[in-house]
Amino acid sequence: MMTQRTQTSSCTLRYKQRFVTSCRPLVTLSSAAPGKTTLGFVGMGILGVPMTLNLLKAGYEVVVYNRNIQKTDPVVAAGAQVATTPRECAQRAQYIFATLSDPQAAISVANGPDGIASGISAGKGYIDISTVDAETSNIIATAIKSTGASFLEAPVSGSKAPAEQGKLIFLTAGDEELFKAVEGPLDVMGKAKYYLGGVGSGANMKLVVNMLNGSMMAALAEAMALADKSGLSQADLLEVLSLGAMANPMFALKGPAVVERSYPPAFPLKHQQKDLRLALALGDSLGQPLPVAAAANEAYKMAKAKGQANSDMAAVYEATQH
Ligand SMILES: NC(=O)C1=CN([C@@H]2O[C@H](COP(=O)(O)OP(=O)(O)OC[C@H]3O[C@@H](n4cnc5c(N)ncnc54)[C@H](OP(=O)(O)O)[C@@H]3O)[C@@H](O)[C@H]2O)C=CC1
Ligand SMILES: O=CC(=O)O
Repeated sequence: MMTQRTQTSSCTLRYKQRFVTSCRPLVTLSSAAPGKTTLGFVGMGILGVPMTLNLLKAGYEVVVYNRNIQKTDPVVAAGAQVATTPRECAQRAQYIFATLSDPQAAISVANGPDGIASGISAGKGYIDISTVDAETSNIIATAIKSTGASFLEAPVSGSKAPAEQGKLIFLTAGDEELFKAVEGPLDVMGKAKYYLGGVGSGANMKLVVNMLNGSMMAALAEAMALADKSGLSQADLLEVLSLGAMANPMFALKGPAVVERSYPPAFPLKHQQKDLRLALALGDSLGQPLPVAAAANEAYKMAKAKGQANSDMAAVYEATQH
């Protein structure tokens, strides 16, 4: 049986006091329950498909939209219905989730012609799971809330396997009543959920986490390149790391891909580079020096230039090879 451990951070309580009045919705939201609530899901990518499959398995009705309609096939086979535009998805569902590539895609789906904002209305909610910056999230929140609907940003920590296993970690912010209304679906898709406060807090937390993720992977790639150049076995290096204080699940997962130089995408390299780019912009805006992340970003840019954009992020190793 799927494990659904749920925790709410202690900072939730701190922020609750601060945002409870500013985020009061115009219309009371009802709790999303299987068999009673139609959910929408936009973006049938690496994350969107397994997340939707888990919602269907839990008994929710789900209406999906994807720009390339063929990518809806696996969820349609499991019982999902298809909308022809994000607007239709928002009209047919009460709570609409989306997981899209980047800020441009997220704004286009939410605010563009036939976008979510043109179909959503009071009593409904939009939950954007895409990893974007706080500015993008605020642009989307403004458009959604101008319709009377509610908005929650909910980027996730976790990759393809946690999405399949319902073990993602939600980093949410925005309308707290919407967070409460969609606790059921969030618990189906994740093992933990945090409500972090006003719009932007979830986006910033995700960027901080992924800045570290990207820097760690780039550092591992360099260590593995140096080991190899020194005539050492990369597999031996991974074993040594696994036994000491630097052991971590990410090295254990991505290290073998580097040894094999085989990078089937779980977290596409282009998305990791986008996250570093957005984290660096956040650092710039706050006057926070980020020299390690800046160097890591260059490594991902080099790997992209070597044709690895759609490979897994572990392909940053290719930037070390000349
Ligand atoms: N994969 C992972 O491990 C994780 C990813 N994330 C984040 O989640 C988000 C989604 O990731 P992932 O599922 O891997 O990404 P994918 O690249 O697999 O999927 C991206 C989705 O965005 C859609 N899309 C892109 N541009 C547009 C557009 N202009 N209009 C409409 N739809 C568009 C794609 O549609 P189409 O199929 O038509 O191209 C596709 O459905 C990203 O922000 C990523 O950074 C966060 C945590 C983990
Ligand atoms: O965003 C990627 C992840 O693994 O988390």
